[in-house]
Amino acid sequence: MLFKSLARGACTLIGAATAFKLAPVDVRAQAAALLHGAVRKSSVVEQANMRVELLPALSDNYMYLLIDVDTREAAVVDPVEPIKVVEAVRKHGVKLTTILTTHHHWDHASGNEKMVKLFPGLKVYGGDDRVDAITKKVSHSHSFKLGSLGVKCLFTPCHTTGHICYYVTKENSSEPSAVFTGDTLFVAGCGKFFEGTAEQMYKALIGILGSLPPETRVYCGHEYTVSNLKFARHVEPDNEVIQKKLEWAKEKCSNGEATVPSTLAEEFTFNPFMRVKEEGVQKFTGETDPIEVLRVLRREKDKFKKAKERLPPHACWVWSGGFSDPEIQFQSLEQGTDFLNYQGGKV
Ligand SMILES: C[C@@H](O)C(=O)SC[C@H](NC(=O)CC[C@H](N)C(=O)O)C(=O)NCC(=O)O
Repeated sequence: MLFKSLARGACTLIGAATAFKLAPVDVRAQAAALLHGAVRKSSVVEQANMRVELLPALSDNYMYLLIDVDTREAAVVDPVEPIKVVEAVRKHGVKLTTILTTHHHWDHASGNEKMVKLFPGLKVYGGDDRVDAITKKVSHSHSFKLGSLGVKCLFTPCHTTGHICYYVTKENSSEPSAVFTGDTLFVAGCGKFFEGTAEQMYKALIGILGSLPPETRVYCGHEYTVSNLKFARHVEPDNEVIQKKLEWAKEKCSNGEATVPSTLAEEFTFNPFMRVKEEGVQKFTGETDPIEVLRVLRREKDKFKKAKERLPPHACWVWSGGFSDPEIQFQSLEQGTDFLNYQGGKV
């Protein structure tokens, strides 16, 4: 009798997980948000020349609506949930002309086809032929205008071989510029090296992004700040800036608020991947060459278990033979990806 009820329960859970994976992306996102326990709020960063609306997507992604205030022309970064983009475009009363795709991964580029159908004639920028619906393949330093704003493409391969960050400026403005960093630079972290090397990520983070004006605002692809800062604290336990930022980030996330944007100047104070020349970080890694420091940091972050970060108990209800890590069960559930492909970064 017990075996029968367990088997029935398992079938129910497998059925639920299968139904979840087959559900539309917005349904999966809402379910993931419920599992997460906090509905993430959108927010607007207002400057005289550019307005950026942060649009939370899926369970921990960000899309961005970038608006040129002077001409009301707009671009959207990584529109994985098109319906939310349509709502924001209507709310702001802007003309959407452009998609800026940071990289080809499903959770960033899979909304492009639907967007082009909803907004015929959209220009779709990307640095990789794998980017869905791409119309303009770009490379490093390729620049173009979005209304009166300047957009410069920064080629930052490593997370993927075709990753592009977008640097946005306003000529003769005293206000901060913006950089959309996708899965290359996160607040207090960096992307996994799915398709590149520590040498490439060092060039991306320190050589390219790190050389932008320090006040540049950083808009990244995911809300990972709390887990990134827990690793940063593991690397530099005596760094009080990290401690304070972690408490701030926990408070923000508990209220469903974004921890984005940060600035490049701030990243140099708490992001271990930007602090590879700092003594404390080098001591943690046992290396002094900045690239070797970065290599060890990435390896340690990939192994790092968020000891105190427990997923909501119900988030681990997915039964699936072979999955050992509840976090991975949760990820593959929320992202609808196949665990085996996800592990290999093939998505
Ligand atoms: C395949 C596509 O979904 C991604 O590359 S997502 C970016 C990737 N995220 C993870 O591996 C999940 C991390 C976990 N959920 C967390 O909260 O940290 C990534 O590059 N992560 C960077 C990292 O340091 O984990």
